[in-house]
Amino acid sequence: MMEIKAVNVRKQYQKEVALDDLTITLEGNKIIGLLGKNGAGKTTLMRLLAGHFSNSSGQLTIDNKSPFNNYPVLREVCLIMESNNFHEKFRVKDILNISANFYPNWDNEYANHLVNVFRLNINQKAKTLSKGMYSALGIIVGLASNASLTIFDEPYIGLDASFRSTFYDLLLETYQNNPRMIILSTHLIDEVSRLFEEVAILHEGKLMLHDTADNFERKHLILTGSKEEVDQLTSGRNIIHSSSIMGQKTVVLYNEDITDSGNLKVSKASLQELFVYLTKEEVNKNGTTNQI
Ligand SMILES: Nc1ncnc2c1ncn2[C@@H]1O[C@H](COP(=O)(O)OP(=O)(O)OP(=O)(O)O)[C@@H](O)[C@H]1O
Repeated sequence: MMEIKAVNVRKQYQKEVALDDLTITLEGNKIIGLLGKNGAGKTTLMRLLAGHFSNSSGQLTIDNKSPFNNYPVLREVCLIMESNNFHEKFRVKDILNISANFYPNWDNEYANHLVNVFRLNINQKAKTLSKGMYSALGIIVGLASNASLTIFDEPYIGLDASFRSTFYDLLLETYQNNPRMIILSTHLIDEVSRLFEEVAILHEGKLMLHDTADNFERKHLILTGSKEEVDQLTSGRNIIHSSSIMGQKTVVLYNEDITDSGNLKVSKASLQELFVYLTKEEVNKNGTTNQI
């Protein structure tokens, strides 16, 4: 069973610290959502897993082995990014052949089927593909690779809503036929949250929250009401977001039980809304931002 273990992982590019002391364990065959605002460090983590470069410090292992410069491990990892996946001069059929030779569990029949689903011309060169077609090619390689760790980093740039929906259906289908660990990084949380069994949120290079999708749904509460009442009920609690508009205060609590909410309105958020609450920086009147 797949196990990814990151312990105090740091990745620094020249001056930029992309991952800062990241500790997380991901295990088992499941579809995992990797979320975070722009620049949170998601792509960096995924590229470390795919062996594109090594971490600056800490330990990162896949099944107890470091992926960097480790060919046998990397044949089990397929990372599809939003761009730069393939050499521009290659034709679609060459890219499929190269992939077939690289990934030991490659499913050729499925790849051919997917080429038809996304209506690709196998003789076309990668550089002449439209943005959506280029994304489709990445998706085909990711799905047909059957790699024990399949990672998609926003793989649908340029794909229209209908093909994106096809991608989500195919992802579930391939997962059911061939259970493996699939990590999907996305900003279109509403579109895909139903696929996630587990969700990890990165923020400024660190792990902010990691839990099952069910727990994300279950463990949070949104309380709205007068400032005094909200403050009274929530003081000392685990507040993940707080905002006030015209005397009304809204507070989002995580992992807290409130038995008597008095006059407060109690509600729930979607994963996307919860994500926004978790990562939003309130803009102060003086123009600076602060994380609540
Ligand atoms: N090759 C690179 N060279 C220098 N800095 C980089 C490089 N790649 C990423 N960074 C920086 O590292 C930080 C994390 O970037 P990363 O691409 O991992 O974030 P991300 O969560 O994937 O963001 P997005 O959602 O915008 O894709 C950013 O500040 C980014 O500018």
